[in-house]
Amino acid sequence: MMGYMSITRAGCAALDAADPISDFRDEFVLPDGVVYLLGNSLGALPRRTAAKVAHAVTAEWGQDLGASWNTAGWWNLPETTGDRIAPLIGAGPGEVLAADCTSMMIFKAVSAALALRPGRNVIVSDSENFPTDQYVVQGVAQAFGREIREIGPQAPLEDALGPGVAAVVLSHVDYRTGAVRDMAEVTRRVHESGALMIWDLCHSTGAVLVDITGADFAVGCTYKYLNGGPGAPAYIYVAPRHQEAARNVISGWHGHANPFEFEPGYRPAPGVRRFATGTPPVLAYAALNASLEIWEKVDMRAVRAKSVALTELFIELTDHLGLELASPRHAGERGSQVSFRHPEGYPIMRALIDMGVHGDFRAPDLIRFGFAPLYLRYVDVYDAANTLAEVLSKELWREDRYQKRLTVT
Ligand SMILES: Cc1ncc(COP(=O)(O)O)c(C=O)c1O
Ligand SMILES: Nc1c(O)cccc1C(=O)C[C@H](N)C(=O)O
Repeated sequence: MMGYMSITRAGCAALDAADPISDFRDEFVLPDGVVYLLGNSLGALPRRTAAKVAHAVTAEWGQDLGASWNTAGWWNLPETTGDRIAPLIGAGPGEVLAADCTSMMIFKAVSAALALRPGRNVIVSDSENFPTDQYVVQGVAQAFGREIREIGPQAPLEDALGPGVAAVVLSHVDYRTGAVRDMAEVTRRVHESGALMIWDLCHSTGAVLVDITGADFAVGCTYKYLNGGPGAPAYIYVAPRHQEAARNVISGWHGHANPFEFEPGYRPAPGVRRFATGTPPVLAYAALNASLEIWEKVDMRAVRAKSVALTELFIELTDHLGLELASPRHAGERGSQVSFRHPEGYPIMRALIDMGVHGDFRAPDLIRFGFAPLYLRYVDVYDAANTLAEVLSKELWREDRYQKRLTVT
């Protein structure tokens, strides 16, 4: 830590010049005048995506039509795309299936886990988790007559575990604060109690190092750090040891062992394919696979190292502004985001966005900044910190137009 006054824009430019992964920035479309610190919500558009999607539309759909299910590999997109995501979470081929949205995958994972632990009635859920995780767990509990035991700041994991617990659902990286859980240690404790562990990796994938081996199930989205585009398919990881016994309760024909026999009875496909349900959104996979071409060339250790450096720099540059840091100060406990609490967080974020620094606001009082190492530069961090300082020192957020809440915050 250098002290913010000794950090200069030229110094940040020098860091960019020495950055081993700086070239990846050229892969992305980034509007002029914008510092995009929202890659933890919707990742930037890769340059190659438009052409890849256009090819899927004009050549595959337009010319080859229905033959493309075979000739363009449309039928197998959930597995082929899953296999490309797998290395980013420490998984192997045949362990990840890309489909649906995260919420659907949480439903599939939790209900599969319940069936693997008959006689155990409780699902442990985090009261601070992203709401869709909680809502889906509530839906599963209602549908299958199970009980939810919530953990949160007041109730540590140990207190919640016990012989009645079938499954534990937690996020690896907290969406509000970016706090990272110790995946191996939590998984170990959950297994010791006889329950199964389901991780939500939405804020981890492409942001932090993940070694999912050991866990039972994991889910994640691909539209954040992986740049798959709005509505990009989510994914599910199913540990190889569960793949024969695990059942997909939304047992559609795309997960059938022999779908083109059109049998009246459901028989699950072998392996992770059984977690498919219905027709995949082929054009969305085209966009996701364009970005995964980029991710195939990425060394996640370099991404993590740069992510740590970017968030450290941002904290260093903003520490004197009087904001309350909501993210862990220790980089090892922090994902690729920095959040602050401020009672006027909403208008502050609106003013920032107006000035070209895009982050977001999470009720009741959090402003969040995501740092996507593939396309962010150190000078962007410097500029964003200066803009934040200006918004606060000139109290620009007081303008009336920043008070009105938009639908999506
Ligand atoms: C932790 C977490 N889980 C799930 C989701 C979203 O789920 P879905 O892809 O179903 O919208 C998000 C963000 O949108 C998230 O942050
Ligand atoms: N998935 C999103 C959406 O469908 C609309 C708006 C934002 C999102 C997000 O990804 C939000 C994000 N998961 C969060 O951490 O708040």
